[in-house]
Amino acid sequence: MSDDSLPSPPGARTGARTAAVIPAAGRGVRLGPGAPKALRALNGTPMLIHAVRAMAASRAVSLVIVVAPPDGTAEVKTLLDAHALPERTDFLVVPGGETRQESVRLGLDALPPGIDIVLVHDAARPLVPVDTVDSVIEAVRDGAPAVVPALPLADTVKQVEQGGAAGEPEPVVATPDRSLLRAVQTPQGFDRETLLRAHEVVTGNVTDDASMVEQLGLRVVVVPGHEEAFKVTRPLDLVLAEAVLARRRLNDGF
Ligand SMILES: Nc1ccn([C@@H]2O[C@H](COP(=O)(O)OP(=O)(O)OP(=O)(O)O)[C@@H](O)[C@H]2O)c(=O)n1
Ligand SMILES: C[C@](O)(CO)[C@H](O)COP(=O)(O)O
Repeated sequence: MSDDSLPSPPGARTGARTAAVIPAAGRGVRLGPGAPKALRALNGTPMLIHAVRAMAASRAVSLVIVVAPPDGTAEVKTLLDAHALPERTDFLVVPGGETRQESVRLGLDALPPGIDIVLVHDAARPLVPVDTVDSVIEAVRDGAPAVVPALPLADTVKQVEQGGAAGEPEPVVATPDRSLLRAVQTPQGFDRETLLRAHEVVTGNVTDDASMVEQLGLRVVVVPGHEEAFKVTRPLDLVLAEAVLARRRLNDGF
């Protein structure tokens, strides 16, 4: 993390306290039938616990707020109690809502005073490395109101015309210059007031929190993401996640 004895850039938030909100209330429809996605196991440990550990691994994060499946709050509290987590970090559990956006807002409602920086991190990205978490926090500390980790695209992307008959091929209308595009991950980091205002003001469907800040007309910046911060969305992602964990065990000598 940043050394607080170094000169700070203008607008820097020195001594800022950071909380992480983890939306974990989704069903995981694309993963297929079973328990809510965040409660499914990776190497025998619920995905949510991996995600909580990933946030708590940052020494800058003093509070983690888990937004649980609405009928799973008690189960999530029991899980947090049952797994080893850093003692320096506090944990809260709140019930989630119908959409990711609503779940994040319910998590933000539970923020106590004294928190200046908020991370929003998908439970579905359980393997994000701590260096990525820290670089997002660092960029917010240095004065950016909103920060997203992102990677360049490996595929060429086509824009298509929608609205054709089901099953019909979709006409391509454009091929955007992929060097200008980024695939965005979490944790996304925010100055607290900025994120609260975005969630108050912006309505309508959005797929991430940074786009709400963009709609306020504020600056959102990108820092390098990480391949291991991928989102567990479809069954093949579980295979990849297990492989990443196996490689980590090997590297750690377990
Ligand atoms: N009502 C919702 C919907 C999603 N999420 C969370 O938002 C993150 C990203 O969502 P996604 O990967 O799309 O998860 P699901 O909504 O569970 O997946 P699906 O769309 O396949 O059902 C996940 O950690 C998920 O638990 C949430 O907290 N509340
Ligand atoms: C927030 C996010 O993970 C950034 O890539 C993504 O937008 C979540 O999308 P989902 O459709 O809710 O999985």
